[in-house]
Amino acid sequence: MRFVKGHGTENDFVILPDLDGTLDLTPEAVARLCDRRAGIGADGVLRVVRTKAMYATSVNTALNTAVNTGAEETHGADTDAEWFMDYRNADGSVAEMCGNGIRVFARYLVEAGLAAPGEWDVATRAGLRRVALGASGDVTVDMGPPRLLGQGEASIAGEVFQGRRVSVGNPHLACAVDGPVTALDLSRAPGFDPAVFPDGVNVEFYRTVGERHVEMRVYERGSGETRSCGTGTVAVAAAAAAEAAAEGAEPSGPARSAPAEGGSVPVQGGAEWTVDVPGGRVTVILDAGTGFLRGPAVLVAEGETRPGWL
Ligand SMILES: N[C@@H](CCC[C@H](N)C(=O)O)C(=O)O
Repeated sequence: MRFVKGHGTENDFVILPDLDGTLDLTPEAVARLCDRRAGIGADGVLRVVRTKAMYATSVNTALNTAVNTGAEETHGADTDAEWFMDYRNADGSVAEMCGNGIRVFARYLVEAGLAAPGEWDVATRAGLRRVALGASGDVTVDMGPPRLLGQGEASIAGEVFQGRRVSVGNPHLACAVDGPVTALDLSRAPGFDPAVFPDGVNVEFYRTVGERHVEMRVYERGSGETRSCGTGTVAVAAAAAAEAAAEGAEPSGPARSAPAEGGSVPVQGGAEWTVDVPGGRVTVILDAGTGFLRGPAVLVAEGETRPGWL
C-alpha cells in the first residue's frame, strides 16, 4: 500500500491514496498505521478518494451513513467536489472534519498532480470545505461558521474547567485558563459529561497572551494529546472572541477589522486571531458568516507498506 506522510503544525497524518475507493480500511488497520512504535506513526489517516467512488461501494456508503446521522450537513455523490477526505483518528474512529488534515490533503492533491493550485471544494463528512493554495506555502480553508452551543466543563485530576461548547463540524469544548497551558497535565484524557457530549469531544485549553492572540493545547477525541488541532484552533478563536465580546473588548456582532493579508483566498475582512499551538502557529479569521483557517501543510516522506504487514 502506497502512503505519504505529512503534517500541519505537527499534527501528523498518514495519507493513503485510494483514488477509486477500493481499499477496505478497517479501524484496526488505521490503528496499526498510526502506531508510533509498531507502525508508521500519526495522529490520523487521510484516505484520498474520489467523491463519486466514496458513494459507490457498500463499505464507503455504510461509513458515510453512520457518520452523517449526527452531522450538521450532508452531501451526496452529486457534489462537484472531485475529492473526498476520509479522515480517521489514530484509534481507528471516524471524525467529521480535520482542519489541519484538510490542508495537508489539499497540498498532497496539488503535489501529486491530482488538482491544480487555486480554489476548490473538498468533500468531508461535515460538508464541503473550500481550500485555497498556491504551488507552495500556506493553505487557507473556509471552515464554515463555528457554532457556539453554550457552556460545558472538563476536568483534569479533579480540577474543573469551565468552557464553551463549539461545533466546527466536529465537537469541541474550549476552556479558558489563567496560567500557562504548558502547566496542564494532558497525559490522560480530561473528564467530561458523556450526557453533554454523547459522541465524545475534543477538549482545548487556551490562554490569552495578547490582542487576538491565544496559546492552546488540545486533547483530541480518538487521538490523545496532539501538537495541534485545526478545528480546535477555530473553536478556541470563536470562544475567545465570545469571551472578549462578553467583556466588552470586541464587538459582539460580526467581527470587522482590516482585510486579512494573504491573497488568493475569499477572505473579505474579519477579525484575525493568532493561535499558538505546541507544533507552531496558525491564523484564524472570524468573518461575519464563517471562519477561515490558514497555516502550513508539509509533506515529508512517502513509501510502501510491506506486503502482508497490515
Ligand atoms: N486534528 C484535527 C481534528 C481531528 C478529528 C478529531 N480528533 C475528532 O475526533 O473530532 C484537526 O486538525 O482539526
